[in-house]
Amino acid sequence: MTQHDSRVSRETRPRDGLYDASEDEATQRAAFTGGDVPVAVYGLGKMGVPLAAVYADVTGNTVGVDVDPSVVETINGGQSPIKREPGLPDLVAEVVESGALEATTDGEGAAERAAVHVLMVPTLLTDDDEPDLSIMDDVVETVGTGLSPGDLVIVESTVPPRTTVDRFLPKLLETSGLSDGEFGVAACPERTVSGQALADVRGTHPKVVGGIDDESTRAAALIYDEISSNDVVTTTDATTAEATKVFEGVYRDVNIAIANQLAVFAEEMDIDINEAIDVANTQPFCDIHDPGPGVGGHCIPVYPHFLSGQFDADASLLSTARERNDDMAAYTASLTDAILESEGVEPDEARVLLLGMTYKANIAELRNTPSIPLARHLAEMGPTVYAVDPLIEDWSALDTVEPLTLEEAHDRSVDAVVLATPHDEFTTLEWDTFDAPILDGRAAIDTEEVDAPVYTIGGPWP
Ligand SMILES: NC(=O)c1ccc[n+]([C@@H]2O[C@H](COP(=O)([O-])OP(=O)(O)OC[C@H]3O[C@@H](n4cnc5c(N)ncnc54)[C@H](O)[C@@H]3O)[C@@H](O)[C@H]2O)c1
Ligand SMILES: CC(=O)N[C@@H]1[C@@H](OP(=O)(O)OP(=O)(O)OC[C@H]2O[C@@H](n3ccc(=O)[nH]c3=O)[C@H](O)[C@@H]2O)O[C@H](CO)[C@@H](O)[C@@H]1O
Repeated sequence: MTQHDSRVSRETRPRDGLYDASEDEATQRAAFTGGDVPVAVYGLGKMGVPLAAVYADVTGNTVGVDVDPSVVETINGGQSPIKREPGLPDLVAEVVESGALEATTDGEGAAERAAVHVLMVPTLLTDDDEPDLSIMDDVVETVGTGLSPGDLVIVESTVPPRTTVDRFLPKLLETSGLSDGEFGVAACPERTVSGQALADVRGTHPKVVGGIDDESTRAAALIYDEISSNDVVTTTDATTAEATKVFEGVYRDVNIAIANQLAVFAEEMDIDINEAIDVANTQPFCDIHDPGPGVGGHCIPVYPHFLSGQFDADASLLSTARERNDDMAAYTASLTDAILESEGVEPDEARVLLLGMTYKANIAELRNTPSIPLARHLAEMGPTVYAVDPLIEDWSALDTVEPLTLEEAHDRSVDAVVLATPHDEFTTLEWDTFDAPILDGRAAIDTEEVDAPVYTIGGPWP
């Protein structure tokens, strides 16, 4: 029997939490893996589903909460709403079938029953690029209403440093009516990446764990020692744990900005910048990333805003890197324009085929994708823009392009092809059938196999 079989109010629920537990460590571990410590995972998205499935697999007693009834229904039907995640469909089917995982839209009910509360909802930006923590705030409030002494709240979502201690802890104290020290809170940021999320949750990287107090850190470390096969790295406090995740993302954004900055020297230097970067990277202390049409997704372009403007300290390096990366869509369009000019094609009469609209290869996510501004800049220059992306079903956000299937694209006459996102479906393309120059935005094409001119960002200028 799981705890979901009976609704037990928090007044009557036995104290089953790990925070400040009186049992010895072995007994606590056995209670966690034996299903005596009910878990609730809030947010069943790209990262929440693999996380909830692994929690269920380890504990046998996990409830997943989502506001979207279709997500809940899909999971309770034994299916994963998240596609293209190796191993996830089988694991979801298995843990739902065994009763280890159940999904619900009833957040308050789940909060009442759970002793470990794992928050995995999105952290977004407002239209003014300010951190938008409104979804987190709602969930923290829900968790607070069901919090009992001994419970542990785990913040897996990426948040601006100091959020757990300055924003979530006071809200939890207020909504729960409990006192400081009666429950634990820890920041344990998710380091997963789409396409390998299950493996990542299970321990591709060391797990970072930092509590608001030593007991929170201890309890969270015990949990992740069971969830992850990798090391658990404990930090001095929750803020340090939050900061590590934001720093990882900021490092990537600034590093890509360096690559993009160098790429725009290509025309004047008259060298292949990519070759120079590759050779520079043979020095072990040099790890310049790859230039491209921009940086998308809801992580890397978002996290710099979790620092810039949130503290008094000057963060102009981060803002400049953001601008550099955002400018790459316009730069890629100008490169396309130069290619058309070199072919003697008037922009107004040109037809450009754009391949790949999502932010990253093989990931069905349009958020912050550079392909949208790229398509807009291309259209503003004059050409008709055709676009192909086998991962997209809903094209309503892409009004500057004419969507085509790959088959239809082959039948169109085009003046240039721009590869923005190299999905697997494109790797077997007969590039020469387009009979047009190609701008390979991600340096993904084997040029040995193609007769048509192939240009890259940072490569020799047309
Ligand atoms: N996607 C990644 O590659 C990745 C990797 C590491 C960390 N993160 C971080 O993980 C967090 C979640 O990202 P994601 O990619 O899983 O998001 P997502 O957009 O894929 O999914 C979020 C889910 O939360 C649900 N939700 C929204 N409001 C809710 C509420 N009030 N209560 C319960 N559920 C609610 C949505 O319906 C959706 O199913 C973010 O903070 C992100 O920065 C993401
Ligand atoms: C290092 C890493 O894996 N970090 C991950 C990142 O995952 P992600 O899914 O956002 O993917 P990235 O690979 O970082 O790409 C982002 C964008 O940058 C473009 N890009 C990339 C490399 C490059 O050299 N030049 C580029 O231009 C790329 O095309 C895309 O648009 O954030 C997650 C959430 O926090 C992390 O958990 C996760 O670790």
